[in-house]
Amino acid sequence: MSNATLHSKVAVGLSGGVDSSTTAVLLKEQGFEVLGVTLWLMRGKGQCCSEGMVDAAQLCEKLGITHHVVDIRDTFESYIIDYLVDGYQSGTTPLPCSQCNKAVKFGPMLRYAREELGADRIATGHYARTDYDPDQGRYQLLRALDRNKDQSYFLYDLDQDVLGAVLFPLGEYDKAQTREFARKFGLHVADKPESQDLCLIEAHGSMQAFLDKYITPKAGEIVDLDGKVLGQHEGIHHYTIGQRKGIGISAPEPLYVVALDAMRNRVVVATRDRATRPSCTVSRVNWVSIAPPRTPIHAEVQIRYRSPAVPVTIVPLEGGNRVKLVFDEPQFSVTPGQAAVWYRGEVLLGGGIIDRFEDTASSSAG
Ligand SMILES: Nc1ncnc2c1ncn2[C@@H]1O[C@H](COP(=O)(O)OP(=O)(O)OP(=O)(O)O)[C@@H](O)[C@H]1O
Repeated sequence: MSNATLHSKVAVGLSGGVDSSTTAVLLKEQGFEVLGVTLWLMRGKGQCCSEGMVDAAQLCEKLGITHHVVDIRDTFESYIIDYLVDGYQSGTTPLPCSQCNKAVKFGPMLRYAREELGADRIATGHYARTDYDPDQGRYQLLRALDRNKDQSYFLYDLDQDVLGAVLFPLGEYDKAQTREFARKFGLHVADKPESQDLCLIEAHGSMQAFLDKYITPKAGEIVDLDGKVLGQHEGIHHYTIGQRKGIGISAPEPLYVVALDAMRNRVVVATRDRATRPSCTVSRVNWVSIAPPRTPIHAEVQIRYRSPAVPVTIVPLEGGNRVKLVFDEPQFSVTPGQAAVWYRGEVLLGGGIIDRFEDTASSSAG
């Protein structure tokens, strides 16, 4: 760490968990003037809501730092709740986290840090790393050293302004080391259980329980690729592409959800061999570590948070922020609404939202 960064101000996003608490302690140890900021995201009780705020306040008291709570519930509601409800109703499976990071967490937090706290840096407990590439003149986003905890996938939509201002101290550590630090510093949250990947699930019990509050179930048909009716469903928002369990149809071979047809209120199922896709298009693309290419490039893509990165050719489409992904091998469970994020080695090049897939099995695209 250079002397220039000593004593500079950093606003640390505190959710009350072990990761963000340890982040605050580590930065304080490194000589930063640390300020705690908790974004009040959701109404109700729970770790993501009021309980998290109490844990964060306790930490700030222990560290002798100020704690600032920013009531951002309306922003969360309009960017995330509405986004999810609209997405599920139109037959996609939206990923809320990257949208939340961009529009609800990092953007507003950096603005608040600069304008209200006079801090030019923010930090979070995400497992990811950043770097500056002088050749490209861009900040890069890199995978965390702990590949198992790596959260860069959720951060692909951050812009250069944010990437230049953010610190991810945990990107260099694994989770066991983080807990060890937390214990060493005597943090009461050191052994707090891992939170769910999706905070809404934590708050509502399941995605279905959350959606049922907002979407009136509308029964419809479950069909095969030829349109033959195999059964009934109680609302397409209860299904996601790639799903096998809970379809409720007995067949000689396991059936998977391969498309959600919102127009006809149908769930389309097929056997696994007919559920792979050779390509898809991606919109709202954000190029992170490199400038938007003009010609196709080869990279590795992740089409879900927990899927492996697979080889792909990325073909820029007209208009700048859309691409076509042509997989080296057809992929299973390509899901409109989820993020596709492409990497070269540990460097995250860019990402966007899957909007359509090309169908190997039938002529209807998703
Ligand atoms: N409500 C919030 N207010 C401020 N910062 C937040 C909030 N929620 C999350 N963050 C920041 O984003 C990081 C990653 O959030 P995520 O929801 O993935 O939690 P996590 O990995 O369980 O972290 P933690 O253990 O700190 O809760 C957190 O470590 C924290 O720095």
